[in-house]
Amino acid sequence: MKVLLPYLKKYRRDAIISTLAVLVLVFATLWQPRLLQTVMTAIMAKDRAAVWQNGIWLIVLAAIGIVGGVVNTVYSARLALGVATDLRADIYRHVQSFAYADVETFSASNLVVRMTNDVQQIQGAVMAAFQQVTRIPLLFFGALALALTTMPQQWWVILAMLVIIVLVAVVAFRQMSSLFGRTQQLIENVNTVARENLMGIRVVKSFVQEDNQIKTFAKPSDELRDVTTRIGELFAVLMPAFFLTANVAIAGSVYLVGTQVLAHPAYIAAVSSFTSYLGQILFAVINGSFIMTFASRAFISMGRVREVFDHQPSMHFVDGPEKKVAGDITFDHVTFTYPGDETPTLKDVSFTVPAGQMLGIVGATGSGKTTLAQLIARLFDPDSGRVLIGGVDVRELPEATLRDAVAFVLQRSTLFSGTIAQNLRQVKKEATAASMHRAAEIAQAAEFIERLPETYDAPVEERSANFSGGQKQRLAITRGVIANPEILILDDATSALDAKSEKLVQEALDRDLKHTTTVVIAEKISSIIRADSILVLDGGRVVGEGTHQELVRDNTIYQEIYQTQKAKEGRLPA
Ligand SMILES: Nc1ncnc2c1ncn2[C@@H]1O[C@H](COP(=O)(O)OP(=O)(O)OP(=O)(O)O)[C@@H](O)[C@H]1O
Repeated sequence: MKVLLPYLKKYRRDAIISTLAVLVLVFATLWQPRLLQTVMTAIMAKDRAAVWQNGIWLIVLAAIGIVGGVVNTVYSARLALGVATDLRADIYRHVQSFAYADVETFSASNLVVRMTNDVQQIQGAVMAAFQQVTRIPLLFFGALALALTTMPQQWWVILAMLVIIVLVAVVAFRQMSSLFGRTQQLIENVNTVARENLMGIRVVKSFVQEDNQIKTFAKPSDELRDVTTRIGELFAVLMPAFFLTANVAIAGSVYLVGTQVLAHPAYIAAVSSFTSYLGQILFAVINGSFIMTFASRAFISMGRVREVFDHQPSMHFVDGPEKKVAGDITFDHVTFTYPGDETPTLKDVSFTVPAGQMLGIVGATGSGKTTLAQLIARLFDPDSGRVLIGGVDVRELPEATLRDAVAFVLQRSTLFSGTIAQNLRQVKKEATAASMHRAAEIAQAAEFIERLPETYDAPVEERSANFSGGQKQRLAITRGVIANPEILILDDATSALDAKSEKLVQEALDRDLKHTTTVVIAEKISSIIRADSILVLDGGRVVGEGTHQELVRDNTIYQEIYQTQKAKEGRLPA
């Protein structure tokens, strides 16, 4: 609840109006049966003037009640919507401050569910709270008091009705709460299966996995149907049970009054008011039970949102003016362990790359190549040792300086939906047509971009689905080079390019980004053969460093990789 208070404070005005409207609504609701009783008494006394006067008041009161209800609904909705919007924006902002490792701790899809589904639950609960939390106790105790003052001798009818209704409500809503919890879990499961299937639709189609996928989807989906049906069945029994109890109580009161009406004619008017109050008590109990079920779900969501806010970014950047750094890279006895892992992924790694040179990194899969590159971009901090750029420890660089200095192009880089130009301007705000063309030329992307009718304003669809694998990689390289970074990391970033295009990209990088230090991680030796220096990684350790010629001569692991690829491709130079 504490998590919501600051948000509620901002909408104090809406909260006050909505609460005042509830007071008006409750007053109108409670007073109507009393006025009806007065009208009936006047009818029996044949007092026309009193019938008219009280009848008009009855209509006015009903109208006031309607206005109160509408105002309360409108302001509760505004308040809930405002709180949800601010909350979602703040979660999003807080998540933006997370380090890469923090996002991994939660997982991206889990954070999305917290920002959407959980916030929606909270929105619903805030609205319900401002509609019902004041209304229910006021209505319950008000109706109870008025029912008792109207016909005090019938107290035991009220008590019997309450005992039965509360018992039924407790039993039914207990069951429903656990079923609602299960529904939430199953909705998540259905979403996960559907998302995985649709995102991997190519694999599904190419391995003819449709039938298996349908079966996998059917399991949570069928269970969701069963649980929802069970909730429906409980409701189907619950509502008639409530109304039956109330109607039996009403019928009982009418019968009892009927036996005494000759002695007490005023009972006829009183009984109509009494039965209305019984209805209001019933309404309060049912709504109270609903609110409690609703609140228990919302409390779970609030807890999940709170977890996000309580999670402090595991990495901080120093403040300071943005400055230029030189492009030389030094790893000084760096050891790194992924959060939650026992053994280090990088062990005592040391090397230096002078500015403007090209470093190749090779090694078996899982040997730590990507991890090493991630430390240059400071996606993680080492356990011990230092990573220096331009002679400065990356932990001492302001974030903007580091992001400007290092461009990281991945094998599967994400392009954002929008246009090509928008993607490029995310890296270089003031990118001109000429600078976009130059970057695209380096990445061998200009040729296909400039053939598109909208050229650089061509749309990029969600997950860049309207481009081929090779085109996506060229666009990602274009984005990587557009701001002339001091350091360019290409992590398997040319794997989808044919040998000729890859060679053209490398030549363009050599020619046009002479001062940029390039770190190339590649499966293929041909991609790094011209590097000024090559690191050979094995099990997180540097087991070789030198030029291609030196490593072919002296390094057994490099020789093995080289010989295997040579045998396969038969065209690698010696
Ligand atoms: N985010 C992560 N959390 C925990 N362990 C990880 C994470 N990323 C990678 N690893 C582990 O660290 C080791 C090195 O992974 P890394 O991706 O650096 O290897 P790589 O040499 O780049 O492999 P590949 O050539 O297959 O891309 C692997 O054992 C991997 O399972």
